[in-house]
Amino acid sequence: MTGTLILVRHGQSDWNLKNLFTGWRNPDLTEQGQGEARATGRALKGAGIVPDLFYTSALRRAQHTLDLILEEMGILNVTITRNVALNERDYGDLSGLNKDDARAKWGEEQVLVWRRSFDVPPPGGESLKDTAARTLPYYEAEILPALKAGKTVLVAAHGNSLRALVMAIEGLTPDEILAREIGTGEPTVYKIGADGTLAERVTL
Ligand SMILES: O=C(O)[C@@H](CO)OP(=O)(O)O
Repeated sequence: MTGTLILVRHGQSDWNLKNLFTGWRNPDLTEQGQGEARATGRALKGAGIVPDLFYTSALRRAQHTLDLILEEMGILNVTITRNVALNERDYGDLSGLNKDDARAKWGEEQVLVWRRSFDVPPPGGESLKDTAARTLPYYEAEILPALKAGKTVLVAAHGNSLRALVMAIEGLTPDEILAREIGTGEPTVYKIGADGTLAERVTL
């Protein structure tokens, strides 16, 4: 028996559109972002996926994404679990700054290190390693047991909290995760075996 894990990054947010470091700040989805979330809902429905359990972060853009997916899938009256463990990486002092302005100030390379290195945190914020240190234990305690029992679990979260999960599930190295990007509204679907390891990545 395999479980199914669907990881969805939130749709485009106001701050994605404005090219601002977002982290734990709380912008909502743009109209385009709402459309991306709805399209993912339709794709999941079209693939015949029927989730049993629903998780999201404590941030509006991910919660709104999940709500729109559920609306498109015609799923009503379910319990949604929201937890800060699934929040975006905290961008610390960079939060609210324009990414191009940051590149102009600190240089392309330094900003890339802050954005995509595994263990170098942005000033006052979390590295991907720090993010994984809260996201992974939550996944292992709350989500993995359901997957091992064959359930289908839908998680709507964020670029970097999901990259932390993808790294662990796919067994990627720090170098490999550096190059891994997840687009806004993009779903990643895995079959997880009864032993809790990745059985298959499914293309919708
Ligand atoms: O600003 C952020 O919180 C994230 C996701 O939008 O940005 P980045 O892709 O640079 O990690």
